[in-house]
Amino acid sequence: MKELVIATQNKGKIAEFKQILEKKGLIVKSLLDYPDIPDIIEDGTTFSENATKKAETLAKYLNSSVIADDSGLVIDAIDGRPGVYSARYAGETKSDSANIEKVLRELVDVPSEDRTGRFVCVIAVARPNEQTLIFEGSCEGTIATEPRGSNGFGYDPIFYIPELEKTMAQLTSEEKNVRSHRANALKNLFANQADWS
Ligand SMILES: O=c1nc[nH]c2c1ncn2[C@H]1C[C@H](O)[C@@H](COP(=O)(O)OP(=O)(O)OP(=O)(O)O)O1
Ligand SMILES: [Mg+2]
Repeated sequence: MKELVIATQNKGKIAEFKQILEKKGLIVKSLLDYPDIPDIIEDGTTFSENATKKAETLAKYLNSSVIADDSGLVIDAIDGRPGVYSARYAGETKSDSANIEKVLRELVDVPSEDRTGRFVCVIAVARPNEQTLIFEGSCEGTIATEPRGSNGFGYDPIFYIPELEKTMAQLTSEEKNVRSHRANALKNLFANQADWS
């Protein structure tokens, strides 16, 4: 079985990468398996810059192929915020509940027809001495007025999928993994990287 290291410490992402990639015969490791690696500062202004930095930093450290995911919630009514600042939107503690509360406060007067947005995921594939490859996926939805559901992680409880009449946090992991921005970015990766499909 081929091992794949993902440059993430996010347990929600790790679970989803494992659910999807282990079906492809890959053993998934993450930064949680390499505790002595210093934190990678995400100072980019785009998801692609941050994903590239995370992947290239770890690929250099391990001298092996690495992927990274930089992702977030992009809300139209507040100029695309939180975007690349999704993780720390409400502060350095990276609290999902505080991030959700801050978004809901900002949207308090926004009517339902204007609460459109999307999750975006950019996956970077870094291999030593090779060009880093970028694959993007997104998932359209609207922002609920209150959190619902306890599955998933991050902003899932307020990300509403109209055609399912559920938030992302009300979906099973199987239902999420066929439509999420992360699943769509991986689909683009597999479509372009024959040796991983
Ligand atoms: O499927 C998702 N469902 C809900 N929320 C999500 C999802 N995907 C990303 N998000 C949110 C969580 C976090 O607030 C931010 C990611 O920030 P991001 O820097 O990419 O990840 P992170 O700092 O948690 O871990 P790491 O950088 O080690 O991958 O966007
Ligand atoms: Mg991060």
